[in-house]
Amino acid sequence: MGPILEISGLTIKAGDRPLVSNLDLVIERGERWGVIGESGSGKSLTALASIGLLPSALSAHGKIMLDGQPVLDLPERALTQLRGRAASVVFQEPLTALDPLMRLGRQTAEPVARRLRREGKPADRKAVEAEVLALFERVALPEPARIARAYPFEISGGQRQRVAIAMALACQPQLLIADEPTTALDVTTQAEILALMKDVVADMGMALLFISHDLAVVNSIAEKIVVMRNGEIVETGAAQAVLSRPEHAYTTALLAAATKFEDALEGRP
Ligand SMILES: Nc1ncnc2c1ncn2[C@@H]1O[C@H](COP(=O)(O)OP(=O)(O)OP(=O)(O)O)[C@@H](O)[C@H]1O
Repeated sequence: MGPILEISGLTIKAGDRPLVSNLDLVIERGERWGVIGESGSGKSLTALASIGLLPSALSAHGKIMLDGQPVLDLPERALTQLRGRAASVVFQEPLTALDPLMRLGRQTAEPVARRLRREGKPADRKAVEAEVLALFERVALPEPARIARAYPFEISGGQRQRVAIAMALACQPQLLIADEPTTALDVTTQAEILALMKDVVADMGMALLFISHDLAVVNSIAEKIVVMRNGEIVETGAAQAVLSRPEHAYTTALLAAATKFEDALEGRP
């Protein structure tokens, strides 16, 4: 089997204006990748394009193979099916993934039932409910049965992100894309969610594409790193190597800014 994601020569444009230029990236199965870069550098657009979710106002050229399928050439129906088994996304704000008017158990049941049917397994109410509760337990939600009956507004932000992760895992994707999934959370919850994601991804043998503007966060979860700036990759390689011996001045500047920020937090001069 080839890589789970293979992007070559990807260019994304708004009219004539390039937002991402000639980008290449290969993610092998089971690899954990981090994408860093300042706001507007094209991280989210690259991730959205990878799963065929680019806003229709934008155009994409080049080649994107997701689980061996050409994302840019597939009709919508085939794309939906491909996404269902190949990739899921967790966004920064869990409320975007959650229906405010539906109990959390019921909304998680939908992707669970789809996967059970796809695998030819029984998808009756009892089987689906058992899977939903097992997923809620897997993401360390307290009292899974109570949370399953709750609405999104009745639980905390951290718990909502755990539910969003459970929903993303429901279809057992081979690639999990996380776009700033901890940015909206307090530092303690952020650390817990990062540890959970790292654990789940390793446990289920999934690949990860983790987007963040925060170097420390990316360093804690990724084994390989892409540094983006103005829609281009400026540097890529093993996380350790890129962060300890950056080759590009932009990466050095990101590192210096991160260190300064940490010093300021800890009251160092
Ligand atoms: N629908 C759109 N139409 C026009 N331009 C867009 C659209 N979506 C994004 N852009 C522009 O594309 C560029 C890259 O955006 P993208 O969201 O990928 O950046 P990012 O690195 O993920 O930044 P952030 O961390 O702020 O999300 C930005 O300049 C943004 O303004």
